[in-house]
Amino acid sequence: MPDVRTSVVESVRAQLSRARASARAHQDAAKADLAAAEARLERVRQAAAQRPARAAAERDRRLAELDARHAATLADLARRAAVAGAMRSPGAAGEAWASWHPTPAARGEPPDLLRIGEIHVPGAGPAPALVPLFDRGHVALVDNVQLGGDAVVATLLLRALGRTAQGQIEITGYDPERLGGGLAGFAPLAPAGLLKFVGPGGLTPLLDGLVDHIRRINETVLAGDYASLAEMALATGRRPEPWRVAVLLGGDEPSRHERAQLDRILRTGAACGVHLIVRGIPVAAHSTVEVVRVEGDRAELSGCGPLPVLLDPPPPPELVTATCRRIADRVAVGPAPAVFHDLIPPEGETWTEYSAGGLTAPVGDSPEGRPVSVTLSDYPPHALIAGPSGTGKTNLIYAWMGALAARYSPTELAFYLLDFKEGVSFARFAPGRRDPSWLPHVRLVGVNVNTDREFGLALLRFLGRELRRRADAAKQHEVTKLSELRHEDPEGHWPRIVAVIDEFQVLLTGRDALAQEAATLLEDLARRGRSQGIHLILASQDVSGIEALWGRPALVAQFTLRIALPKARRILHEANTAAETLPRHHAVVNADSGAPDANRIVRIPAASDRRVWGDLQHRLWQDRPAWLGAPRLFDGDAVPRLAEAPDFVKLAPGAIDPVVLLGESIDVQAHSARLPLTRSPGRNLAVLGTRVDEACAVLAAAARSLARQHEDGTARFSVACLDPDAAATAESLRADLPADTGWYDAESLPALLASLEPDGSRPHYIVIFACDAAASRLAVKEGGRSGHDHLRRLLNTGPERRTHVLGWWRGVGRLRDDLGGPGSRTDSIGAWIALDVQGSDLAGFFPQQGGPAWYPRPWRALYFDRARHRTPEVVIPYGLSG
Ligand SMILES: Nc1ncnc2c1ncn2[C@@H]1O[C@H](COP(=O)(O)OP(=O)(O)OP(=O)(O)O)[C@@H](O)[C@H]1O
Repeated sequence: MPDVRTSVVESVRAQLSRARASARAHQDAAKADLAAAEARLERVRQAAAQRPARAAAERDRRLAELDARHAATLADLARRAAVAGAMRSPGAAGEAWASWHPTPAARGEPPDLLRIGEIHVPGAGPAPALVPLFDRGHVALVDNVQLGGDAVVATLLLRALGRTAQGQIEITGYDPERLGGGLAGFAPLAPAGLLKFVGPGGLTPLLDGLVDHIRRINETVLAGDYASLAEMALATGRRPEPWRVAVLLGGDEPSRHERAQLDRILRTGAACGVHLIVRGIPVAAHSTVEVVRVEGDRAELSGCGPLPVLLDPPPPPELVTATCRRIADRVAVGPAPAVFHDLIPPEGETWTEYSAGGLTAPVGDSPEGRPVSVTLSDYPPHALIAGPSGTGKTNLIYAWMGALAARYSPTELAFYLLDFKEGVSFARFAPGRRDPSWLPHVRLVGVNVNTDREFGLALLRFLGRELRRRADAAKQHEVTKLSELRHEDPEGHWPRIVAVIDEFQVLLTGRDALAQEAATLLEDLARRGRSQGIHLILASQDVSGIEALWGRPALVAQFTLRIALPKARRILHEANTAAETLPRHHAVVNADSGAPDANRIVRIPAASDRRVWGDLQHRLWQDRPAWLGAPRLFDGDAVPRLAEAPDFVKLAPGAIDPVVLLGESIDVQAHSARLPLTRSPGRNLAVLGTRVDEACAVLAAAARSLARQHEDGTARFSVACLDPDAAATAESLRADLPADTGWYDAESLPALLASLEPDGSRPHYIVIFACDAAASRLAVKEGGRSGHDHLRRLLNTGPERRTHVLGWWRGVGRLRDDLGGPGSRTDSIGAWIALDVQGSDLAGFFPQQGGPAWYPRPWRALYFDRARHRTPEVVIPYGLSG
């Protein structure tokens, strides 16, 4: 049993022991778990303890990053604000005083904002503090410290003056308490009318005046076409009205009426260029008002929020006065003229007008800046322009021509231009050596014609013929006017013709036949030209020009368009004194014969500059129609060349009756003066006078033109040179004539004359230089007959047998002697050309008593052909150089 018990005990013991061991193991495991948990807890605790510090570090890092980004953005914004600010206040609007000078905004460019100081943002660079004034609004100054406010007013005004063209800003000061308010230095503007002061009690009229002005601008200048002057300037490039700035410096509390007017100006003034700078008068808050609160040299601007502004120092007083003085001086000289470019339509609209009903184009603009057009048509048909020398007649003509030429194509308009002044003012419209372009509308330019009145007459005759041609064409189409003719004959070339004659009185002064004929032609053209599209523009600088017309009321009455330049006299109606007070570069345009009611004051743009005109001319020239040739340029100072003469170029062998070309006729088409050598008595030529070069030039041209009409061998030429001074010309002529040309001198000439027995089989031309030099030889008789006898026989009977003498005699008396003395017949000299010979000396060779009216002048000759001329014609010899 014990064993059993023992074994039981042992078994229990064993189980207890296992149980204990197991319990211990569990305990150990639990302990280990506890320790691990505690260790974890400790770690967690430790981690938890570290977290806030890290978060704070992270936060600090992020904050620092944000700060840096913010500072960079601020700096960038400030920099950009500075750049933008500088751009919005260019030149005089923002420049520091040390380097400041006026830089007016270009036409149409807005003057923009004005700088008064610098905005200082902590931690960033400064940016300009700008105030919107021009076309934007008004400035209200609120200040306690006197000095700061003055500086702002002076700064704003000087910058405003510097950004506008001379006279484009008018300032009015209202300073009842005589604060000065920064206006004192601007006093030099007052004499030029650019600065006015109104005294105490003047506020109401000042404000009323500004309100009226705003109303006028809205009604007559903007006229519903534009919302503001700024918009108008942008669209048209023109700013017809100056800005008006009223500086109101304190005073009594404004009345109700004044408040209402102030309010109107604040609301509507900026669109009309009316601006207020108000100080010491409370104004209602308005979006157009920039409030500047000044504290010493600091300020706050309503447009910049609370950002602090450091005000610029006031402009140095000497800078203010010097600037104002300069501006006043320039304004006293006169307002800025209109611009030529404004008269020219945009490129797409070039040559788009039709002239059937008339020609209309602007010549300038009105004082309000509106273009002023003038018309040439059936009414008014012709224009008279007058003004003392230098007042701008030529310039006005250029401006008018430019405006017309850009609107009407050469099919619609043709110009004929003549200038009796010395100089070459119209030459620019013809091709020149430096500039080959020409104005395509111009058909004729006459310059340096002051001594060649014949050229004026030639133009009038030409226009007279054109008038008849048009009238005939109209009759054929059973109409009476150009507009109807163009309708009936749409394919015809019927441009309106505008003939401009500067200093036309040269043509009419003098009591000679030429003046008489010119007046008659002018009268006819003026009367009938209106319906045939031929318009005359006559200009004159002196009263005598107008007076030359005044004796011809019928003529004057046709010139219903009158243009008077400053101080022009007798061109407008007697009671019309508008031209007397006209500023420089202005004109009175009056389409009703000068009646005072029809006055229009026009500002004429500068149009004389070659470059300005050149650009337009080149453009039009490039576009000229292919059929159009260059215009004829008649330059009274130039010597024409035979080789270039159209009539010489056309000569060819084979003519039945050869013609002699003597020189250039003074006419519109550059024809040559001609002497046909028919087989009839008297077809010889005598060149008369002592001027060797001219005589040689005439004879050489005559012989060369004949040679061009004969094949070699079909005509005989003999050249006799009896004056050593003519030898060079005679020899060079001989070289150009056929090889078998005979050469004679004083010795051999008598033998030649004696030997000639013309039979008419082929022409023979005997060219004798200084025929009279052989007189003593010719006087010698041989076989009962002298050389003179042979010469006379030849002169009398030669032409019928195709033998002609072309001789030069150095005086009329000498020719007379060669012909047989004072009582001898002269009809063997059928044609003569006189150089320095008085008209009365030619009496014996001229059908009318007393000889022709001829007053010799250099390089001009008087040509008379008994067979063809009723009156002699003036000829320009061709140059000796060919
Ligand atoms: N509207 C203008 N604007 C600017 N300059 C002008 C204007 N009109 C004329 N001028 C200048 O004045 C000067 C004289 O002008 P212009 O030759 O046209 O006068 P004019 O009356 O024809 O004189 P004259 O009879 O002596 O020839 C020129 O230098 C011209 O450039």
